[in-house]
Amino acid sequence: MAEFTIAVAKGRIADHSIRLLNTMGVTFEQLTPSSRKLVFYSSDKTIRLIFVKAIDVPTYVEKGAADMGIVGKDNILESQADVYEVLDLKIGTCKFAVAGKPGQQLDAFQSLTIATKYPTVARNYFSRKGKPIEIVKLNGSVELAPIIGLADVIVDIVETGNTLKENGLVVLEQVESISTRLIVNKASFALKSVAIQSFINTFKQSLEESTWNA
Ligand SMILES: Nc1ncnc2c1ncn2[C@@H]1O[C@H](COP(=O)(O)OP(=O)(O)OP(=O)(O)O)[C@@H](O)[C@H]1O
Ligand SMILES: O=P(O)(O)OC[C@H]1O[C@H](OP(=O)(O)OP(=O)(O)O)[C@H](O)[C@@H]1O
Repeated sequence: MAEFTIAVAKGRIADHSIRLLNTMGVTFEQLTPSSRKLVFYSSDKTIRLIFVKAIDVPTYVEKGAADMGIVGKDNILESQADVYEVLDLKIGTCKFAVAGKPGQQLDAFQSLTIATKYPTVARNYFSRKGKPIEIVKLNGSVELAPIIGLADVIVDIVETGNTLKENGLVVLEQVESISTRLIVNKASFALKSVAIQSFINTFKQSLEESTWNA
């Protein structure tokens, strides 16, 4: 029986997350790039790994279905999950930004209509600024919204800036930096403290060593 379960976000950061686990000596024999399996056990059977849609990872960890999770800060903020965030893995780096047409003045709008995949992040950001907004929740291709007239601006992830550029949009305001984090369920942190603390320490040491060797 595995000592603990770790939920890893599928998608962009999955391969890099697994490579980091490999670097710290944790390997999963049946894990191949083309596999559709969602549950794996480490070679020494101490760790169960589950692949979860990125936005669901904080929920799995908060509810205790997974003891730990590897997921982007964007999804931690959006889910508002009550979990411990214990390590910054320094991968999947990007940022949240408000973007729109060049020269757009946000102050010129009485109320802004904002298209986003991240309604909670957008609401929190504009509420801190005391700005009334209306949210249009989208699930992708968010950059289309200001072009088509569905929204005034977007709140979205910017990494290289290519998607904005190719669609004639620019960053109007930076909201927050994002990277991949290791999160832990609060009860597991207390109940499985030896196994989890040892995992965190080994992970931390392996990250530090790979930074020094880079
Ligand atoms: N250019 C980027 N766009 C989106 N996420 C990025 C980018 N660069 C790094 N990331 C990080 O990678 C994580 C996973 O991104 P990915 O696109 O695989 O998930 P997702 O947005 O949930 O995908 P989808 O909703 O399309 O299934 C994000 O949560 C974010 O932390
Ligand atoms: O700054 P860039 O490097 O261009 O990356 C940013 C883009 O990548 C993400 O979209 P994704 O590719 O996940 O597609 P989506 O439209 O389905 O969300 C994000 O929502 C931006 O659109």
